[in-house]
Amino acid sequence: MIRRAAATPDSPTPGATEPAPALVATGLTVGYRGRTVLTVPELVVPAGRLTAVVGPNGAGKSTLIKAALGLLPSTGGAIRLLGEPLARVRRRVAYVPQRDAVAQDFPVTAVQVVEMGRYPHRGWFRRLTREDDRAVSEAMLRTGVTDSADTPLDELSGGQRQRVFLARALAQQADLLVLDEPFAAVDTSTETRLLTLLVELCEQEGRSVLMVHHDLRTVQDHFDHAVLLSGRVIADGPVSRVLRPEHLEAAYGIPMPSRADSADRDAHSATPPTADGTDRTTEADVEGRAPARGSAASDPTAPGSSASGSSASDSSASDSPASDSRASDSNAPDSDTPGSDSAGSGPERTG
Ligand SMILES: Nc1ncnc2c1ncn2[C@@H]1O[C@H](COP(=O)(O)OP(=O)(O)OP(=O)(O)O)[C@@H](O)[C@H]1O
Repeated sequence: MIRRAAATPDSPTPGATEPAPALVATGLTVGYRGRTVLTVPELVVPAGRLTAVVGPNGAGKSTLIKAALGLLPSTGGAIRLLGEPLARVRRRVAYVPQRDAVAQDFPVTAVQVVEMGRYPHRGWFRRLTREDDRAVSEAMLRTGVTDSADTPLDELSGGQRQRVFLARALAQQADLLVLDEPFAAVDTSTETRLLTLLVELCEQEGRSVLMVHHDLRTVQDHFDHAVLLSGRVIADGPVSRVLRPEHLEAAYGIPMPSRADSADRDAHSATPPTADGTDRTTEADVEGRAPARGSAASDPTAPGSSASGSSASDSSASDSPASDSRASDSNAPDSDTPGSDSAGSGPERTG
């Protein structure tokens, strides 16, 4: 189990300056064609953490992310990213859309897609600098797609394509990465490798990752923080507190005993059994950071990995791989008219 050494929002280092939260939503309502599908009275996603957005199909996970990135207008409320309005932090926010939302047959090679991650820094028509080239190479290496650099996008497997889009987000060197189910179609070992990479981004580089993910086991094992949605925020905070039976049942509508037992155990006793029978978990462990980290090697380039990732650079990036990451909020992927009425009661703040 890897423990986070850095101070957490729950226990800041005395005298240290707290980074602005990755995301703050206040009084947010979002919907489509007059129907509100998500209501978020208040939500704070801390900086420097790996945060999962979880919930059943149709819970509003993608809607939250699109609203945060200005891809979908909200009918009410406000969102700040990294302490600023979206317009001020576009370069600092990278987006990897859902796999299905990306045009897979766009006539570009893998490296050309990754280079798009540099456009927010250089613009579309400026030549890439050595610094850009370095960022692109490093991103491809870290995601294990170097060997596919000159392969046309439509000749890559689904998992390889997703890795390419994740590389694009990395190349942008953004402070906040927003990922919508980036591991769909990714094999298990690659998922673990990429999760390890995301953990490194948070722990070693202080970046923030907000990621829609369905596998609650993975969330429990690798993530620091979670936001559980079901048309509203059911719970948000440290993972072990969010993935509790009552929250999961409220969100998914059915009892989820195994997950609940485990999460409940962490949240309440903070004394998971160890091999030698000793208790090494403290209350601080439960409060602050990732409960467990993957044990897989962090080198995603190892043979056999065939994962994925799709990304758009700027917060305004559309879901097309060739989309201009400088595009404005009006580049929403759809033109749905937001709804007006709200849903649900307030969230349980567990953090
Ligand atoms: N373009 C759209 N037009 C109209 N309604 C939409 C649109 N996109 C999503 N919705 C509706 O909004 C609600 C939330 O959808 P959203 O895609 O945010 O859910 P999700 O939690 O991401 O689901 P999933 O896990 O299936 O990806 C659903 O009821 C869905 O039908």
